[in-house]
Amino acid sequence: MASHSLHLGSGTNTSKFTLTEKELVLEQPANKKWPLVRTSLRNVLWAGIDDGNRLQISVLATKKRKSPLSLVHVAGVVPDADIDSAAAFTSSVMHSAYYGLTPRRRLKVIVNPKSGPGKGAKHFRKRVEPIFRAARCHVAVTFTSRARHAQEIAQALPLDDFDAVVVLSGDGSIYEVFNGFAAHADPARAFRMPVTPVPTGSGNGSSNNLLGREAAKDLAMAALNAIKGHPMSIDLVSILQNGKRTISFMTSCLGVMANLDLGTEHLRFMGSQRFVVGFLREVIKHRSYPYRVSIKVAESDKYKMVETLDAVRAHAQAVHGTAASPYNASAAPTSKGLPELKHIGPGADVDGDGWITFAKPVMYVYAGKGPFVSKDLMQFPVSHPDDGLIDVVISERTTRLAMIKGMDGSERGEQYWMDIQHYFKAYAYRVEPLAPKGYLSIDGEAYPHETFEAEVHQGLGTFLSMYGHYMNDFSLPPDRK
Ligand SMILES: Nc1ncnc2c1ncn2[C@@H]1O[C@H](COP(=O)(O)OP(=O)(O)OP(=O)(O)O)[C@@H](O)[C@H]1O
Repeated sequence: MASHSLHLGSGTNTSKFTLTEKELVLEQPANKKWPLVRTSLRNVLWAGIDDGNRLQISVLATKKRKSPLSLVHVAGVVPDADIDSAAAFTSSVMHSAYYGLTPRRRLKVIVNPKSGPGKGAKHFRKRVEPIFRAARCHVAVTFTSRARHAQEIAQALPLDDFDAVVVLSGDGSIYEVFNGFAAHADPARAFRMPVTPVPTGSGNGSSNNLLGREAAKDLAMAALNAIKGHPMSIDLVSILQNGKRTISFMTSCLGVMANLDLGTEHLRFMGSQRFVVGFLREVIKHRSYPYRVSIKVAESDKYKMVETLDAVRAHAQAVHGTAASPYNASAAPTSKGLPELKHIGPGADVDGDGWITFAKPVMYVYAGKGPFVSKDLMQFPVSHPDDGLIDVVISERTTRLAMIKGMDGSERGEQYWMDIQHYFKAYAYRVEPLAPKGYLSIDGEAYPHETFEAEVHQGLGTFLSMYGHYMNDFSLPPDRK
């Protein structure tokens, strides 16, 4: 029987626990630090009775609305007379807190101790692991000891043993995990294993996309997503270069934006500030870069892309975590191996129907899935997780002053409206560098600065999300609403 309140003790020190439709309220007058906790059911990690009579409740909660989530434990011996009511109450709490989810997830945790400012291991031990333990998750952790280690782990991952892969890193290690899945004995099934980032790198674009810019500052929110997020299908992108096929989940860039990523590796200790320093260096150099870019275009009207944003998200949110979600609707994968390439590869005709070509010196070419590429740059404000399209931006050269001004508001995606930014939604694209020197960065990895092709695979990969869509605010300018 559902039970919605529990009183333990007597007199002024009576502890009262109340379960409402949306919240768990813990009133403990004797608890000096947390006499009153009111937290959303999403933040409830565990409630139960251990050893026959020990009440255990663990939640994440804040004292002030904007402060980071703290881990709060309630523990105490339940008198014999109250054990049945305590058991009924905790079971109601667990039922409500994990509605549509399975508690005690089995998590494969990969920690890159070298990512960003190098605090991944410390953050795991101090902030993340205690939350997983409080939620009674089964945690199998590996600290990566070298580049490509995350890829090896993903490639050999026993898929039946885990419910999700948690990656404490920046975006580079997530790239490795998806490429490990591509090389797995059963890639189609491997790609349905949910991956979820905990941001300890420099850019952390994927965490910003899944949690939102503010929430991504709080490692507890990322840990909570690993426990409470539902699988969300995401598009992955095949990159073909010199006959080699790799998988990208996030961005490809050339020109200024590649220089400020790959050209600032030595400034890793600065965290995300390294990208600002890199950008200022590019402003001083003020160069343009020649490419031939061919795009199989699905949409090129910036206003239309923004107009559909809210409706697409509302639908995604409504079906997220239900049988109708794209993740469940596609059911178990039927084909083994990677999807066939339809638009690129030998015999592809980039001058054919639906393709456009752009060939002149530009400031940068940037293609990506997910709005944020770092916390300070919302490069693709109208990106959707699984629309089957990649957003491609070609930015023409502009004055130094306009480059600096373009930085202002970039965390809100305001550069999107600049006339020099040509924005496309694409099924596939191809870039041919017309000058030998330069950088090509794919998900932050250095690739040869040579011709490559890219094609999107709708819903191939899986993230965990508590929302069903990316978490960025973006809308039409006031004069067009
Ligand atoms: N123990 C290690 N020693 C050296 N390099 C490692 C180790 N473990 C992982 N790596 C490499 O570190 C690289 C960068 O990691 P990651 O992307 O996680 O951090 P980041 O580059 O700081 O963040 P972001 O991608 O968000 O900018 C990865 O490509 C991975 O191969």
